[in-house]
Amino acid sequence: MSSVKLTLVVAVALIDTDNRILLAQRPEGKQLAGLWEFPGGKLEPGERPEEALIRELREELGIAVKEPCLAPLTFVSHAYETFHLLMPLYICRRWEGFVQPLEGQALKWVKAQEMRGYPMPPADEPLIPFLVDLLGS
Ligand SMILES: Nc1nc2c([nH]c(=O)n2[C@H]2C[C@H](O)[C@@H](COP(=O)(O)OP(=O)(O)OP(=O)(O)O)O2)c(=O)[nH]1
Repeated sequence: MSSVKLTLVVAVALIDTDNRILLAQRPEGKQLAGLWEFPGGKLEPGERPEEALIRELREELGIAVKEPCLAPLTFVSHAYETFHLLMPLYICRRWEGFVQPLEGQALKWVKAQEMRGYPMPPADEPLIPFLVDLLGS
């Protein structure tokens, strides 16, 4: 049996009224820097996934999301070299406040079809055709 370090990260596809998806660029100095990702992050000890995501969205983007507005969409299971990422992806179309880059990260609203132009972490690659099917162009 192998011994893997399983990392649970919660992420969300925020969708605006034009059916565009919010991508955030990972800052310099971090692992996978410069790549475009879905907002989210790791759970803190004792947190439920939805609670963690609501916290991350408040801290990173300054928006308030209510738990019933987070719907499970799909997940990724990806073997990175040093850990195995398990990442539930939620979808959310409703929030309060305006999206702001509170951590200095670049943000971009993109159509699903345009996602190929924004290099993403390898784990996210399989999500692109899934979102294109779901949201169309
Ligand atoms: N938020 C998010 N993380 C992703 C995506 N795809 C993907 O591989 N990841 C990976 C990158 C990181 O290894 C991890 C997210 O961790 P994080 O952003 O909370 O933490 P971090 O890299 O700053 O790491 P750390 O300083 O807390 O150790 O999940 C994605 O679409 N969104």
